[in-house]
Amino acid sequence: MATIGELGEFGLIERLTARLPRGARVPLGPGDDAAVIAAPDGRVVATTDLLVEGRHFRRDWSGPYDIGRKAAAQNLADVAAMGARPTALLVGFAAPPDTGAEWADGLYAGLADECEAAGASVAGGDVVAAPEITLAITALGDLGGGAPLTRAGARPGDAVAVRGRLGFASAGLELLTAGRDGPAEVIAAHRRPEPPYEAGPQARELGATALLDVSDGLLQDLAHIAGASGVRIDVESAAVPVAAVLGPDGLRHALTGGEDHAFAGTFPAAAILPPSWTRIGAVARGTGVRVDGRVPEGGGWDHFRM
Ligand SMILES: Nc1ncnc2c1ncn2[C@@H]1O[C@H](COP(=O)(O)OP(=O)(O)OP(=O)(O)O)[C@@H](O)[C@H]1O
Ligand SMILES: Cc1ncc(C[n+]2csc(CCOP(=O)(O)O)c2C)c(N)n1
Ligand SMILES: [Mg+2]
Ligand SMILES: [Mg+2]
Ligand SMILES: [Mg+2]
Repeated sequence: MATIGELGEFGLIERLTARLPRGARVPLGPGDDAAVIAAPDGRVVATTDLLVEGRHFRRDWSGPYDIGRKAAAQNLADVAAMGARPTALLVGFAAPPDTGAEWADGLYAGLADECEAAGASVAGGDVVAAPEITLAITALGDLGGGAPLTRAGARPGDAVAVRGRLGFASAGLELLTAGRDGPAEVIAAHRRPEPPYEAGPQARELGATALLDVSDGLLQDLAHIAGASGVRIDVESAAVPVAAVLGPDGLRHALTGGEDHAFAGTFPAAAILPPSWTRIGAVARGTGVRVDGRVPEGGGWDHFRM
């Protein structure tokens, strides 16, 4: 089996890009100095997130395919969180030369499949040698002529609602860290989030006033909406969806666990939300986030405070 070092930079690029499906929104994909992405809206949503081996994933916990799915999902979810539809990814891929070519193939199969699930494709990227695997991904998206759904539009009186899994990836990470066995569903959720991408454009159609994806923890992320909007967010813990499979610490995982990339938004109080959304609280005058009337103790991911 070849390593990517044996393939060389250009052999690796050729191998990885030859297997990528051609994107409908990408008139010119990998192969030139830059890609060309169709932007019928005239405005482009752009976002970037890094994934670093040992920090975001471990190769002994996750296979290349799931790491690819997760890396794409983390970025595609940010596009959806603006109320937009993802169109393309640009993938910066750093890896040690002794990485197996099949590992890189698996990574790219995961990236391509997650893109397909979100309606996007890989339009280009870069490869370099480095001591650890790092993925620096940029995702682009299309607002379809609508206004972006920011973090800044929540108003007192709005309802707060979520769509997607909460606490699964966190519960899975805890099991893997402790070396304990547990529900396969929960461990799989750490390896591969399943953001309901449709929730972004859907939230906009439902009249959402603010939206984000939950990457660092529900309460910590809601605090970003509170801060940007100049409001207080009151969460009712009994209303937060806590799956039984999360075990006795389910509520903690749901409130403080990140990486499931659920969507959390605020909506006018009178909005009729479909059953895929769960109301978990309300927006009030003031600052910060409260749970059952109290300021929560923290929790949530901070890269420089872990
Ligand atoms: N190094 C940076 N330079 C410029 N802007 C940055 C930088 N890092 C973060 N930002 C900006 O700060 C904002 C918040 O970033 P953050 O990474 O917390 O959001 P996110 O990507 O939605 O969450 P997560 O990274 O947890 O998935 C974003 O608008 C992002 O573009
Ligand atoms: C090996 C390993 N250790 C810890 C974690 C947990 N973790 C890492 S980054 C992050 C927040 C989201 O990332 P970002 O803010 O960069 O988007 C979380 C919850 C993990 N996934 N893998
Ligand atoms: Mg980010
Ligand atoms: Mg985000
Ligand atoms: Mg973060």
